[in-house]
Amino acid sequence: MNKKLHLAKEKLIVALDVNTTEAALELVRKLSPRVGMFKVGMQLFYSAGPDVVRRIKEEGVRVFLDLKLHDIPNTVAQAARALAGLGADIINVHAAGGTAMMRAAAGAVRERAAALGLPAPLVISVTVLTSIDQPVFQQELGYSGDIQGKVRAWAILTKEAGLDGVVASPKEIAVIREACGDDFKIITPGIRPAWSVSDDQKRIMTPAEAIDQGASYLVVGRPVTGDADPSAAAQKILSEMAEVL
Ligand SMILES: O=C(O)c1cc(=O)[nH]c(=O)n1[C@@H]1O[C@H](COP(=O)(O)O)[C@@H](O)[C@H]1O
Repeated sequence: MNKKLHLAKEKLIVALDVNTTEAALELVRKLSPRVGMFKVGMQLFYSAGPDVVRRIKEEGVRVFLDLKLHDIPNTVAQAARALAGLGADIINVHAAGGTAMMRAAAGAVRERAAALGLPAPLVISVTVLTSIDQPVFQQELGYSGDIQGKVRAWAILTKEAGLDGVVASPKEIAVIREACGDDFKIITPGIRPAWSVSDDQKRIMTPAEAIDQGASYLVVGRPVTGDADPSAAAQKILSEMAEVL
C-alpha cells in the first residue's frame, strides 16, 4: 500500500450497522486491510451488547463508539464513565445537551480511562445530524438561521467544553476549521460516492470532496457494507480519497 493509500486508510471509518457480533467481526476481518477504524453504533451495541467493542478491539483495529449520549449532565457522565471502560478510541455525545453535559462527559471519560491505565478516548460531539436538511431544520424543528451557523456555534461550544472535535456533514468542514482550528477533529458521515444510491442522508459529499475540505475522518456505512463486494467498495473509496491527499 503506498503512502497516500495508507493515509486514506487511517482516515476511513466503516459503520458496522449490523445486528450480531459475528456479522460485525466478519466485516472487520474482511475490511481491516483497507480500513483503520470501525464504528459501533446503536444498532450493533443494543443488539449485541457491550462486549462487541472488546471483541472488535481484539482484531487490532480502532473503534469509534457512537452512542450519541444526550441527557442531564450527571446521567451522561455516569454512562460515559461506563463506556470508557470498554477500550473505545472515540466516544460521542450530542452537542445539543449543552456545555455542562459535554464537560461532565469528557471529565468522566478521561478520569475512568486514567484509572484503568487506558489511553483516553477522544470525546467528540454530534452537531446537526446529516439526515436533516434546511427545511426540516427550520420549519419542523423551529430553529432560526441556517444549519451551517448552528453547526459552527455548537462546534465552538464543544471546543470551549474541552472536547476533541465534532461530527458534522462535510458541507460544514470549512466553517468549523475556520472557527476551531487545525487540531480540532472533524468526523464526517454523509459520505456518498458518485456511484452510490441516494437514501436518508441529506447533507452529502463524495469521499474526495470531504477529504479536499479537510475532514479528519470519513464515516461510511451502506456504500461499503451494503455492497455485494464490501472490500472492493472500500478499495474504490480509498483510491478516491488518496487522489486528493
Ligand atoms: O454520529 C454519527 O456517526 C452520525 C452522525 C450524523 O450526523 N449522521 C450519521 O449518519 N451518523 C452515523 O454515520 C453512519 C452513516 O452510515 P451510512 O449512511 O450508511 O453511510 C450511521 O451509522 C449513522 O448513525
